[in-house]
Amino acid sequence: MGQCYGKTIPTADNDGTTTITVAGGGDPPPPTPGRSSASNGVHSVKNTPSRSSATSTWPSPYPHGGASPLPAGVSPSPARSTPRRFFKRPFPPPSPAKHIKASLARRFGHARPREGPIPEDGAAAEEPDQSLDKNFGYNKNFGAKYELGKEVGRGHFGHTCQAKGRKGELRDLPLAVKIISKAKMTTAISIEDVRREVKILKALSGHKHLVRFYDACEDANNVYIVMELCEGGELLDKILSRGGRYIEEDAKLIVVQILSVVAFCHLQGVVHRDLKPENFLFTSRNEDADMRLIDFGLSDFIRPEERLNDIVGSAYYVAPEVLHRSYSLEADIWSVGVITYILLCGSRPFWARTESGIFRAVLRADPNFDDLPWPSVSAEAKDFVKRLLNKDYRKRMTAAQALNHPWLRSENHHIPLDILIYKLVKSYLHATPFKRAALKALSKALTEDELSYLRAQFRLLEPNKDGRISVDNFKMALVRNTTDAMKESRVPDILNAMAPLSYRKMDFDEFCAAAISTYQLEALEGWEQIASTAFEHFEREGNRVISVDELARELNVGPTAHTLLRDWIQSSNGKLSLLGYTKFLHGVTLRSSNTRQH
Ligand SMILES: Nc1ncnc2c1ncn2[C@@H]1O[C@H](COP(=O)(O)OP(=O)(O)OP(=O)(O)O)[C@@H](O)[C@H]1O
Ligand SMILES: [Ca+2]
Ligand SMILES: [Ca+2]
Repeated sequence: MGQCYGKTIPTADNDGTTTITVAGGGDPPPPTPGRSSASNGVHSVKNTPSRSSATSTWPSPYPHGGASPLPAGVSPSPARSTPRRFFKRPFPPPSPAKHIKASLARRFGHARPREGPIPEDGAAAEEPDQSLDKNFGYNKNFGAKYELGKEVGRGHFGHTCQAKGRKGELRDLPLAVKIISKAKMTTAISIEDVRREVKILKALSGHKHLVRFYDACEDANNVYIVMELCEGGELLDKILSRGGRYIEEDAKLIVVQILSVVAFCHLQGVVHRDLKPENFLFTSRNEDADMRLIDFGLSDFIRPEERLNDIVGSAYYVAPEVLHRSYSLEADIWSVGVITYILLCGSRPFWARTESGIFRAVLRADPNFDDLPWPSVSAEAKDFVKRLLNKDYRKRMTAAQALNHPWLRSENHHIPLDILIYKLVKSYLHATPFKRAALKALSKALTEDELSYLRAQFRLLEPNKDGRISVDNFKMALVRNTTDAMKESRVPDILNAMAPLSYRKMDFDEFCAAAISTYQLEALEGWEQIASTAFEHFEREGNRVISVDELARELNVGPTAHTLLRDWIQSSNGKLSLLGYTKFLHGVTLRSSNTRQH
């Protein structure tokens, strides 16, 4: 690696990496012009030579199914056979996958297509525009303030060099500077992407496990992101240097750090979208060095109720719902699940030779927990990973919940405030009295594990002397955690929808009923037991005679659902049966044509 200079550098595509065509099945894509790299409907996947050589020798455990599992718009690459996996091989090389950008989103001149159908052909990518304003408003005196040293890393969009401050507070401090070439910013979107990367990094800087941001500069050729230098290398290299995997106790220390920074990002309404071992760096070479999350190049602000639809990320780590183009914060949690799986066993949970094969595995295959070393891994660790790699994002744990999971629970780390609590309490406040009674019964059947998380969250809301909370407690808890990012992602908007709590207070018992997710509980091994215990409570305290019509109204479904609902009511007494109770808690998902017309 050479010396860094503050001038235009060769593009990543000229640095000896190969680009594989993964969608469209046609010719390879043209060189990617910038960070919004996918063009012409092709998602580009870069494969660095040093990391690619062994990939082809790594067979996949997932024989191809028949029909393509890929969502519309994600065309498979030419199929290749992927024979059985060998488990005893060393950990394979790093993800060759780079960013799988939905090129379609790009062509409209904005970064995120929020609504409307997504065109599926690959034509009409955004043309480079000579009149683009590449002025960011950052400091222009980079050379006077910093002295660049040798290159320490290189990515798809920029290269990173060591640097030293020449004056002021940063004088002689070891720094890292990510240099992003303006020549590669060929579209308004790619410029916006850089602006957002800086904005997010700046807003979130300060968390213990997030790389510290110092400055952003620019000149005619480049944008320079000045940050703390992490001298300990990437988590990926550490995994490799440890022979491919971590012992459980060490893995826990890594996963706690990852979850703590992810929980922080999520509370701020920022989804990282590129969590992988390459994007966690150690601050030093010391064995007990802390990790920092870097590379917010694909990150975005997300409002509490919003779903994103651009396909972004790295193939091995991408969540199923991202491939289905409707996702939120839970997509990051899936990636943490993939990282944890790798840490514990040294293999990737979803592997194939081709990117389409990986996507198929992500969408359909269950990760292997039978082969070595899994029999010697603790039951808690396995349960933990399974609860992150649930294909149904509603059933996945949040980062705050994961930190409270028995595998990780300890006195040593703090449980952060969970925005999921806000979302669930909001829904509870708008639910019908019958639904609330059903949830109250459910909350009576919770296990100690679930209660421990709820107690931690209730404590963070700092209940009043009478042990109760009101909307002000929710407000103050957000205020205590607020950064500029939260304003941008409009997280506090959720408080408006909690207005019913302005007029009354909630005790811990009611909070439990309000803050539980039936979906998450259904994913537990003990769900049937929980449901039947809850039903006993419901029979005593909430179950009442209900007609099919009334039940349909409760569920906001139309007459076509009546036949279905009839089976939920006991003929003996006209009340909900156990089946009806669990179904009612879950809510019915019927096609829109079945929903009641107002
Ligand atoms: N603060 C830092 N300290 C030390 N090295 C760093 C730092 N930031 C980045 N690097 C190195 O530079 C590499 C590229 O940085 P980064 O991942 O931000 O770039 P990118 O172009 O967005 O990459 P990608 O292709 O993964 O999107 C990192 O993988 C890492 O090795
Ligand atoms: Ca990176
Ligand atoms: Ca990046």
